[in-house]
Amino acid sequence: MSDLKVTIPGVARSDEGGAGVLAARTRGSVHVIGSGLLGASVGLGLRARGVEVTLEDLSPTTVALAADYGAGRLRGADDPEPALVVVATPPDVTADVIERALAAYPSAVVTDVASVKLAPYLELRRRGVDLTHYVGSHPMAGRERGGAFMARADLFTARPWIICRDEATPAEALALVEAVALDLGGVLLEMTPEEHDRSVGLVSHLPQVVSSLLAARLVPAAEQAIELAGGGLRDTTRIAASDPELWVQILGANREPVVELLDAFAADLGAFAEALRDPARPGAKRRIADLLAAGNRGVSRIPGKHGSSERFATITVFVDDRPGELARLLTELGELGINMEDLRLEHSPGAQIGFAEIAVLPEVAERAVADLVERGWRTL
Ligand SMILES: NC(=O)c1ccc[n+]([C@@H]2O[C@H](COP(=O)([O-])OP(=O)(O)OC[C@H]3O[C@@H](n4cnc5c(N)ncnc54)[C@H](O)[C@@H]3O)[C@@H](O)[C@H]2O)c1
Ligand SMILES: O=C(O)C(=O)C[C@]1(C(=O)O)C=C[C@@H](O)C=C1
Repeated sequence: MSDLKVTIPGVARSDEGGAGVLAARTRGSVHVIGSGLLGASVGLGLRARGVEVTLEDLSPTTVALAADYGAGRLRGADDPEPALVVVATPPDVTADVIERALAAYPSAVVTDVASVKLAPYLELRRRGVDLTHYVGSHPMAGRERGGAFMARADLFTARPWIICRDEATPAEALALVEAVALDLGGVLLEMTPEEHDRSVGLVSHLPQVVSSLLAARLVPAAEQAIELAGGGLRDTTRIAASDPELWVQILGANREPVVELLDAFAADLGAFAEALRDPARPGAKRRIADLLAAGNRGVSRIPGKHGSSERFATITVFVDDRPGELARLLTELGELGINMEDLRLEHSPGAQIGFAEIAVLPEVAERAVADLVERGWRTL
């Protein structure tokens, strides 16, 4: 795997934009094709930065809803070409829509947010499409339900945003896609499409299958058992509520890495069941403990997994439940030169306050707290 370049978002502030409006890095207007969860979230986030956004969708209802929620406006016949087109359609039509966007807006840069990067790229190459103005991308942020109704302006805040470019990508095209990702609060990472698909196979696609199959075990279960469900089951099954149609496309487009991962996982399950079948057998208890301990080591590697990361220290800052407060905190962290490794937000139900749990390198945690307190922030 190549060296990954990582950029943590800083937030620029504009005095011209009026109170609470943050200056955008994005130059020019952005046209979003596919105005569901991802597309409308991109629109909402960019509109909050004052970027002009136009919207398109196969479904007139979806595009109207996205516009009603404030994600942008419909494109007019006289609108000039956008600077950037964001394709946020389902994976199986992504290559078609990218090809059409490149033809319809020849001076624009085109990006997409599909969950798989290799299949659309290879398909476009196979068709001989000139990809000079195309830069693939994928924000590692989403929700288990799609649709404009579920969109959120802060969906991408502090989430990894992978960019797949090649040697032919012009610097200006790359800069524009990066500007949008940073304006939306994403943390930039560069990968090849192959590296991307292998990586998300492990951290996104395998978990989806495991979660779905686990939740499927509940279907025939007795009501009395289901009633006992607690945090453990909830934590491991949230994404089982995801849209099967979207996931058939994602998994189908990344089948090789996923099947390999599933075979390895099935072997682990088999080994576990074998050891548990006769725990009195010499070595069986150790086998079970080893497999569970490997899980401890694995979970501690998940960046920002609350309370379990050994790499980072967490500082907790009180954030008033007012528009712009979180952005102000992120701006000030940037000004203080503190890199935010992860961010988790907690809201106290009914209280006008939230808590931002910010993961930072342990060596800067003390200074970060002192500097924030000096600037008037309250910390735990
Ligand atoms: N849902 C997630 O958590 C998530 C996260 C990251 C990336 N993605 C990727 O983002 C993309 C969109 O996913 P979503 O969750 O927003 O789905 P969604 O169903 O909420 O939105 C997709 C929209 O695209 C529209 N559409 C379909 N074909 C179209 C076409 N040819 N032209 C114009 N519009 C068209 C649909 O009408 C729909 O409104 C997918 O490629 C998905 O892999 C999803
Ligand atoms: O958190 C969720 O609900 C998601 O579905 C997010 C998630 C993920 O697996 O992390 C799912 C698929 C996308 O391609 C990117 C992000």
